[in-house]
Amino acid sequence: MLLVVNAGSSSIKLAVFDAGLRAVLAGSVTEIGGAGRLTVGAVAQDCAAADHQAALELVFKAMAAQGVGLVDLTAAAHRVVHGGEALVAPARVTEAVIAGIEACVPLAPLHNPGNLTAIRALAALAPDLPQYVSFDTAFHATNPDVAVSYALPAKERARGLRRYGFHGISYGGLVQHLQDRGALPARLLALHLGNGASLCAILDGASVATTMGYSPLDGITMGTRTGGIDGNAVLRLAEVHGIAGAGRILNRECGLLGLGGHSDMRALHAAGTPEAAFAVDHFCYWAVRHAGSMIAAMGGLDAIAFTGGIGENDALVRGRIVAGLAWAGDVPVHIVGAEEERTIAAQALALLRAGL
Ligand SMILES: Nc1ncnc2c1ncn2[C@@H]1O[C@H](COP(=O)(O)OP(=O)(O)O)[C@@H](O)[C@H]1O
Ligand SMILES: CC(=O)OP(=O)(O)O
Ligand SMILES: [Mg+2]
Repeated sequence: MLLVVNAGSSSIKLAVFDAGLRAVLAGSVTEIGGAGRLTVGAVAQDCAAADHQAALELVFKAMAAQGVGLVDLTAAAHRVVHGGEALVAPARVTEAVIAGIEACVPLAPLHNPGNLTAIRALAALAPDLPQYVSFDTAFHATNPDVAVSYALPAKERARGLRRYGFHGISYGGLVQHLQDRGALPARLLALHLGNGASLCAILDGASVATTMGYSPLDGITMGTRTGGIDGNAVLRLAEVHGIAGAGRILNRECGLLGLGGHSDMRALHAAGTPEAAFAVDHFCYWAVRHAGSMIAAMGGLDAIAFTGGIGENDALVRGRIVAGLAWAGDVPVHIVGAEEERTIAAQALALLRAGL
C-alpha cells in the first residue's frame, strides 16, 4: 500500500492507495497548532497537534486502529508545491532532493515548509520507507520562454526570478481524466479554484501559460492572497510594514479575506454583506480577465474545465465565469474532481515499478 501526504501550511491530508490505485483509507488533520480536527475514515474528533510531526503521529495511530499500519506501507509520496528550475519530474527523496525543496522555501513560504516537515517527520517515524515527491510546478515546464520570463536584466533573472506556475499536479490529473474519456480538446481552459486559485492554458495536453508566477501569489484573487499586484505597490507595503510584514499581508490577509472578511467562498455567500458580494464580484471578474489572456495564449478555446473546491461545487461562481466568456463561443464545460492524491500515487507507483 502507498501513502500520499498533502501537507499544507496548517493542515495535512493523507490518502492510502493499493497497488491498483484503489483508495483504501483517507485522513486529515486541520488547524495544526490550534484547535485541531482529526478525521480518519468515518471517524472524526477534536485533537491537539502542536506541529506536523504530532499531527502525523495522530493520523497514523488512528489509521492503525482502522487496520492500516505504517508497516503495511511499501512507500510514501508527497505533494511538494515548489520544485524550482531543477526539480521538474517526480523523484525519489534523497538528501539532494530535500536540499532542492529547502532552497525553494522563500518562493513558496505558505507551502514548502509544511511539505518538508512531513517528509522529515515520516523519515523519523519510518526510516526504511522509500519516499517520493511530485511537484506542482512540473506540469508548467512546457511553457515557452516568453511566457515564463520576467522582463528583468539577465543578472536578476539568474537568481531564478521567473514564472513557474502551480497546481500542476491537479492540472495533470485533469488532463489524464479528460484523455481517458476521449474528451480532451486541443485548446482547453482549465480553472483550479480552491483556497489557492489559478488558470491554465492547455494546448494538446501541455501547459502553455498559467496565471501564477514566481510564487503562488500571482494571478486571480484567492482566499487570502492578493493575486496580481503592481511591484511598486509591493515596495510601498514593504516600506510601511517591513519585508516580513508585507509578505504576511500579501499571502495571508488579502484576497477574499481582505475584501470580504472571509477567505472561504461558502462563508462569503452566507455573509450577505456588500463587502462579501464585492469580494465574489472581484473573484469572478479577475477569473474572466485572466481567462481572456489564457485563451489568447493558446489561440482560441475548445472547452473549459473547472476543478478545486470552488470549481467543483460553486455553480454560481462557475455560471458567472462562463457567462463572462460567452464572447469566446459556446464550448463544452467539464467539472472534474481535483484528484491530486491519486495523481501523486500514480506517479510514485510508476517510479517504484521502474525500480527508482
Ligand atoms: N459546496 C461549496 N460551495 C461553494 N464553495 C465551496 C463548496 N465546497 C467548498 N467550497 C470552497 O472551496 C474552497 C476550498 O477549496 P479546496 O480546493 O478544498 O482548498 P485547498 O486549496 O485548501 O485544497 C473554499 O473557498 C470553500 O468555501
Ligand atoms: C499552489 C497552491 O496555491 O496550493 P493551494 O491551492 O493548495 O494553496
Ligand atoms: Mg488545493
